[in-house]
Amino acid sequence: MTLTSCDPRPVLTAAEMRAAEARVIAAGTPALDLMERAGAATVAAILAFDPPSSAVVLCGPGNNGGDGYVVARLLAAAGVAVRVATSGPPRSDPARAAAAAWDGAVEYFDAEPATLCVDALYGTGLTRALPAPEAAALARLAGAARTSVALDLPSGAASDDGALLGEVPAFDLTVAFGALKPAHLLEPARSRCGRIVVADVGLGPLDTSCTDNLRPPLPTPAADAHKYTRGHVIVLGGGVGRGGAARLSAQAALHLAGAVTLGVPGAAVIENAARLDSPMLRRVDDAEALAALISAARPRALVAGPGLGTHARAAALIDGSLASGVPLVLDGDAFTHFAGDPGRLAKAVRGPVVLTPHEGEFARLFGDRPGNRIDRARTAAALTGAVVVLKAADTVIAAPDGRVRINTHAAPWLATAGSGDVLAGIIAGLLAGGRDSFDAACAGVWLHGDLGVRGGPGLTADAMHALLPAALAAL
Ligand SMILES: NC(=O)C1=CN([C@@H]2O[C@H](COP(=O)(O)OP(=O)(O)OC[C@H]3O[C@@H](n4cnc5c(N)ncnc54)[C@H](O)[C@@H]3O)[C@@H](O)[C@H]2O)[C@@H](O)CC1
Ligand SMILES: Nc1ncnc2c1ncn2[C@@H]1O[C@H](COP(=O)(O)OP(=O)(O)O)[C@@H](O)[C@H]1O
Ligand SMILES: [K+]
Repeated sequence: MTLTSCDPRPVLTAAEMRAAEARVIAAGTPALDLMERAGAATVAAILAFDPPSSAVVLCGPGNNGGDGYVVARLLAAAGVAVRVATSGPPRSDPARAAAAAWDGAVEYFDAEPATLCVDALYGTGLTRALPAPEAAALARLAGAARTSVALDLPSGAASDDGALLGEVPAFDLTVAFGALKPAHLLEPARSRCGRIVVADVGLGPLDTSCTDNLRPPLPTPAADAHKYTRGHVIVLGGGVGRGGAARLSAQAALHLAGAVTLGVPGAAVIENAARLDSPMLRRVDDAEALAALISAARPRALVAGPGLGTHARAAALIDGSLASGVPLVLDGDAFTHFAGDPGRLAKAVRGPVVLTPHEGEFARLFGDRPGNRIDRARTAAALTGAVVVLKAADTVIAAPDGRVRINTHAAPWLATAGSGDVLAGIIAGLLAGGRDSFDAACAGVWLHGDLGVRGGPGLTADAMHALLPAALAAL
């Protein structure tokens, strides 16, 4: 597959990177050529970002260090005063060859600072925290430089899960070789990368089952659309005084679907009638009332969970929603209903289902699972047959067939009460427009993130839905 600038970018684990590299080497490209390409791309990125007058390049023992020797040589050839610092000689053949081609001096980690600090200590091969003298030298030289650049990854960041194995400076620029790694998108490592440039080193076609999450296309209604062909969403709300969450979902869904009905218990009809204009309101006391409403309104998406409660009515409506086979977003209290029993949820899944748990809700439903956020979301999707949106600053969206998208288009202003209810409504609105569940979840997470970027400081969940028309118009 040929990637264009609009295609999602593959995200590869360290093992997948090694396999891709081994394939290219087996097909006849020497490892040193890959290193030369990585070095050349890095120097181009550095000169475009902030041309330095002097540079100190910290080189580690592996191929990341080898890349560093190439960068040192090419920067010097570009007229930069370059020094190399290392704690020992390179240990791999291509790194030894790269080091042999560097004809300048090699210092120890007590080197003087320079305008540019290049971190070529460790990349995907890092297995444990940096030795203390190396970590201290990196912190000192990166801190003193005008610009700090990490080759492939900030040294100390774990490639596959974005954990920090020790103190890691915040870099200005990270040049990722061949493909993004999870650490470029997952916190806390992502925040240490600065600007990220992906350098093509000629690895050929890459596995795209895990990619970053891209801006979706605008969901445009047909010219002859009417409100029901645009799709009808039913949001199930809870009891008196608990209706805010469902109203937030309903209002968000209405910016994407043609019609939205909020289904509430009899006691909460008056409260909700006083708070709603465009969304319709129906009394839904039990599973029979829900089945009747579904058969009359023929909705193309349901939302169950936000503010629904944990009593018998909530349980009946969650089970009834799943049994209907109508595309469904489950959030909030729905995870309490299935707490610790994902197998029961898996058995109940009939149609397209999107689960939108944050970490706490994920643990409530699936228990304590091993692996990073990508692994856990993927396992949960495979286990339940539902699309899983594991929410955070670095939301991971996983499909039952193993596809994963990692979203970084967001802002911390989204961390506000009710924000997740808005997300559930957006995804339901996109489902009602006819997207499949994975596509709706990915597009919904991107759009929701865009509301955080647009809304900025002081954003509240009830202000979010009003930002949707501008976010949609900009797609
Ligand atoms: N995969 C690819 O296609 C390419 C990879 N390249 C580079 O190769 C790198 C991976 O190279 P390597 O696999 O040699 O890995 P690294 O260079 O990241 O480090 C591996 C070496 O460091 C040692 N090590 C690991 N953690 C340590 C610690 N905490 N303290 C002390 N020593 C430690 C290991 O025993 C090994 O000797 C990538 O990050 C990238 O920079 C590039 O050369 C170009 C293409
Ligand atoms: N620091 C952050 N940066 C970006 N997005 C965030 C951050 N914190 C939370 N979010 C997003 O905000 C939403 C919060 O949802 P949730 O925790 O369910 O809130 P609530 O239950 O109050 O509705 C999620 O979509 C999450 O991805
Ligand atoms: K590095």
